[in-house]
Amino acid sequence: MIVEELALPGLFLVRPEPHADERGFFARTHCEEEFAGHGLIGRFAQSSVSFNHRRGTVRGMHFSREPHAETKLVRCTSGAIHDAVVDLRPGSPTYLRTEQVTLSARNRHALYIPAGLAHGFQTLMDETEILYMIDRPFVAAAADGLRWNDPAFALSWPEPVTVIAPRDLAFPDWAGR
Ligand SMILES: Cc1cn([C@H]2C[C@H](O)[C@@H](COP(=O)(O)OP(=O)(O)O[C@H]3O[C@@H](C)C(=O)[C@@H](O)[C@H]3O)O2)c(=O)[nH]c1=O
Repeated sequence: MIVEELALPGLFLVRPEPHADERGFFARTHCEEEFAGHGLIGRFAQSSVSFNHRRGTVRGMHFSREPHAETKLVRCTSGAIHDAVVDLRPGSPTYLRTEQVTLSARNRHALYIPAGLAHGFQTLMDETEILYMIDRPFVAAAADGLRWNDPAFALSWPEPVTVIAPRDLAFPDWAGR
């Protein structure tokens, strides 16, 4: 695996290194020991899948409030997504800065998202599926979010938004929170 830190501290892109032969290839996608070597959490309490019928679907931008802030490893197992994060860690040198990457079944990249970042994505293909590994149990009362088009953030979305949950549309402006 190639584990590469991106522009936000603690945010990592994880790329498998295939061992190829005539059958296809084998590649590690996650390794507790190797993650620990990069200072990352490598043990996850739960996995979840997100299936999306339509291209252009937006989910997010979600985060969990302390003491339930989640660290997530996100990969796309079918189709493709434009994935986005916002740094909400007070005191971070990149506070309120964003990062966006493409994750696809084809590139097999995963994004390691540390606690304190908001996360969301837009599907780039129909029938897109996401696999999450999350370091702790989900606590609904701690779940919160930012609006996908909040003017406080320069998030760009490559497609017209076709489907979005009412809850995600209703997150208030970040300014004043
Ligand atoms: C996130 C989550 C939801 N649920 C339940 C709550 C609800 O009834 C149903 C659907 O939840 P949501 O509408 O929040 O699902 P969704 O909008 O897909 O939420 C996800 O969005 C992306 C952007 C993330 O980063 C994820 O961590 C998660 O927040 O599933 C769980 O049981 N466990 C979980 O971990």
